[in-house]
Amino acid sequence: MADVRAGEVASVPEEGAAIEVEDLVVNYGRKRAVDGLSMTVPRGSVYGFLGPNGAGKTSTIKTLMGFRKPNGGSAKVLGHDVVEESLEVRARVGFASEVNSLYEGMTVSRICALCRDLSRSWDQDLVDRYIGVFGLPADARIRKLSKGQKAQLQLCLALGGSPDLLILDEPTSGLDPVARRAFLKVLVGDVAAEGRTVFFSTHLLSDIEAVADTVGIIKGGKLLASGDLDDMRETHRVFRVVYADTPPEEEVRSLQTLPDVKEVEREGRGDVEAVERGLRDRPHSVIDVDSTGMTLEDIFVAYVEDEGDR
Ligand SMILES: Nc1ncnc2c1ncn2[C@@H]1O[C@H](COP(=O)(O)OP(=O)(O)OP(=O)(O)O)[C@@H](O)[C@H]1O
Repeated sequence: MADVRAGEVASVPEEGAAIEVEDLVVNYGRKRAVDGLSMTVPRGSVYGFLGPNGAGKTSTIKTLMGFRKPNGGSAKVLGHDVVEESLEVRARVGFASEVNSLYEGMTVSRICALCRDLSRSWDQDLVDRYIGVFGLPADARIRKLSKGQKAQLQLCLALGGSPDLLILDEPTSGLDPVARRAFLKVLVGDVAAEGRTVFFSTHLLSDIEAVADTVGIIKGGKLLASGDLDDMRETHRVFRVVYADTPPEEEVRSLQTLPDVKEVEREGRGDVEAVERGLRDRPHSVIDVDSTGMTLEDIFVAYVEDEGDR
């Protein structure tokens, strides 16, 4: 994780997390979209906010950006309360979402000029560089751009204000594989390497695998798991138990009752060493126990799949 660049913006507390969410609740009428979500996004991380459709990702992000008031709990972005200091949050965060409205009649260069006029700390060289990287036509009207080009333009505009934190809602949605790779390369190659924090939502595991170093898995408005991606892979393991003789059915069933075993035959999570000890200590002549790390896809499915889905 990269260090925070101290002292760049005097009023921003440099200590603490980039995003801190506690018991967040967001309702739409009687529909609860975010249900007591607590989460910490470390500074300098590339945090992938992963969840299936309808999990509550956009509702969380809207609340972080101050577009929606929470019905419960609290959230701080760069040390600023998202309700009390929403203008400060919006001024300091680079934001892009799939539904961001751009002024369709403007040209690319005109909208850059407009954003520059509105920004406290616009970096035109950086914007020009990324417009070049993406090959965006400066004189083209926005309505003539493809969906992917609009997403790329949004990223350029989000970066233009030199934010310490980028919040991106489904940034690669609608991009073809080549455009997606170029987009992610910019994110991780330049943005994250400069020590900026990137928080992006996605339902694409491949995006997380490509760039994230930290992940949070959300479903039904609740955070099911979060942490360093490598640690997660390390602590979520598939165990293979080899018996000398075919064990009776009750032995297989009783494996399921071991602490922290999620599912026999497929996956376990929790205290890996305790699981391994428990497996070795079986009454039926175990001669070997080995384990392999789960893929992120396995972990994701294990968390989001309901019992009834199996
Ligand atoms: N304006 C709204 N009115 C009513 N319900 C809503 C509204 N916006 C979202 N919801 C509901 O809240 C839940 C969470 O939606 P949200 O858009 O936050 O999920 P998401 O994880 O971003 O989903 P997706 O990946 O499909 O964009 C869903 O059940 C959705 O139907």
